[in-house]
Amino acid sequence: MINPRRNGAFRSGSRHGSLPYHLCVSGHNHCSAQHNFYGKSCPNVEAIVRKIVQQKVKETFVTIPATLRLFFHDCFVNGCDASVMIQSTPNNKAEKDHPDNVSLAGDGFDVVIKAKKALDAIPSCRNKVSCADILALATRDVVVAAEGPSYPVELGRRDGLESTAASVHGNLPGPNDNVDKLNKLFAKNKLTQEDMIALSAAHTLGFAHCSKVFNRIYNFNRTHIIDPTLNKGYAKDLRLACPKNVDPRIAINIDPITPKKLDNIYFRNLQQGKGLFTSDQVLYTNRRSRPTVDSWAKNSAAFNAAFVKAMTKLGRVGVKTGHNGNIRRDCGAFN
Ligand code: HEM
Ligand SMILES: [Ca+2]
Ligand SMILES: [Ca+2]
Repeated sequence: MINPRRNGAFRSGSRHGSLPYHLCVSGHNHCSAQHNFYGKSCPNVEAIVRKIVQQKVKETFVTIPATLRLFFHDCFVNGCDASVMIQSTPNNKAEKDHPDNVSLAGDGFDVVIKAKKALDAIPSCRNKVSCADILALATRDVVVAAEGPSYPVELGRRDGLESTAASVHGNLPGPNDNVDKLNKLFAKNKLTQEDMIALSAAHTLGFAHCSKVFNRIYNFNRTHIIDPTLNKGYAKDLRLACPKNVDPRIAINIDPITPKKLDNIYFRNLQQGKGLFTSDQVLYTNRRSRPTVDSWAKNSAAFNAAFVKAMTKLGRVGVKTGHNGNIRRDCGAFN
């Protein structure tokens, strides 16, 4: 028998023989440990996290995109282990201070810290739930708050024991990446092109700083001032919202049509040349990814299913169990 507390529910292989965890399907018996990981120690963990998320979302919408992006940036650097939440110290420049992470909005960190505090106020839950699992649960809850699909969250991640700014380098995609580059980066994390396209639809929500799109609207290349794959009217709107000398703190909606809803409008935008980043628009201009964009643009149920599948796989990236991790007392500092 395995001791789930020690080995973690994510251990590949199990007493069910050689069945690897990634074959785990919600509702099947062999999954009960994963979805019920805190069943004995903290049975109400899901309800408590959900309540804190809902309160915080009511206070500020930014909680939604901030948490979703935080989860992505956590999982792609050292796995889903809350390494992104560690604060820098005089001896260690942590992940969150790498240039690719400095625009992570504080509300994502804050909602995890608040949920952790609420959990720690319950004696049986105190220091039992990892920050990585809290972030995974909060992410599902913000997806639901944005009217996206709900899904069961696998649990049992342990918190990472290191976080360095240097380790971020090369692991997160950039707004000017092409499909090949994106595929490579996602493949490193066992995610397919379909997963990559589904997860990119996170850009159906949230904000971006003007500096991230200046190249597309002011100095694209030698023959075009404006990126020709940009919709003409949308390019005009972007130039108005992002004048050359704009305050660098100004942020614009990534999805110009339904910025507060997690929906497949993202793909319809791409069909019309309204993808904000090059990395969004290339999913439509590249003939290998376009069929997927077209199919999800017209079928929101198919997109939802792909999004849930991809989020579940994202949540499995580099998961730590046993002595590879621990349960942090403070999500922002090592024990
Ligand atoms: C596919 C490659 C991706 C690239 C190149 C990319 C790049 C970016 C950039 C440049 C921003 C704007 C940051 C700023 O200016 O403040 C952003 C925002 C955002 N990204 Fe991505 N991203 C990618 C994939 C993802 C994925 C997979 C997710 C989540 C599953 C995600 C979630 C978000 C969210 C929600 C925001 C808005 C954040 C906010 O409003 O605070 N992104 N992304
Ligand atoms: Ca991490
Ligand atoms: Ca949307």
